[in-house]
Amino acid sequence: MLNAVKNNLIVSCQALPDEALHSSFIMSKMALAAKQGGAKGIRANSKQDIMEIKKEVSLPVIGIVKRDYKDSSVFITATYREMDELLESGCEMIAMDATERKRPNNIDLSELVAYVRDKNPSIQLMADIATLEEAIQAEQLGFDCVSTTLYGYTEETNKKKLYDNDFEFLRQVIEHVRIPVIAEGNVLTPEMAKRCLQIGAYAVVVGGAITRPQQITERFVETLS
Ligand SMILES: CC(=O)N[C@H](C=O)[C@@H](O)[C@H](O)[C@H](O)COP(=O)(O)O
Repeated sequence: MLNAVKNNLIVSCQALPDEALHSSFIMSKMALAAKQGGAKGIRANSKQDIMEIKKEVSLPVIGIVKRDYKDSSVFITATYREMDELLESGCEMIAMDATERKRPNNIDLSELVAYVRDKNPSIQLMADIATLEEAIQAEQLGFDCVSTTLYGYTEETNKKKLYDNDFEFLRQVIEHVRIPVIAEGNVLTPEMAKRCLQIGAYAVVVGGAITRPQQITERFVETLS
């Protein structure tokens, strides 16, 4: 997967149950459109969506399962249950929350990593992080790459945006880890995506700006008002 996406665009095709486009079929068509547009990888949520997408496009897929738990704020591939679903989905890479927050049932991140490695050593692992310390820890735990996915989405980083101060956080992470760093989260324009690669990101994941029409519409409406 990593070889296929180097210096390229990965499109995140996700629509949660409360979104108008929530449908595995629609996500598979989003993935097809992304492929036709030149994307080199797809990021997708749920075993069902991934399997539908795999029927439609040959691109490598980063799989996640979003599920909320009462005893934890971790929601991206939080437990063994989500890991098992992804192991069955056919995705080439699994992304999981690799923040320092407590996981459901107090599951240990390193044990979860060991579990996937044992079940399928050929699947690559992406660490979704929000801080520099988490990126460094992910490298030590043997993740294949880190992604800035959760920057701005944890209590500690609340309201921050990846593009703040000319992608300062992204630059810091790139400076401190040797594994590939993927830019993800609030990359809103082609120019921003290009800037991420210039800075040294290995690849860029773009979601909402391509596949979430409600977000795109909101930006138009806000600008007009
Ligand atoms: C924080 C969180 O839940 N991020 C999710 C992770 O998979 C997705 O909802 C995002 O769409 C994805 O990270 C891409 O980011 P953006 O849509 O901003 O381009």
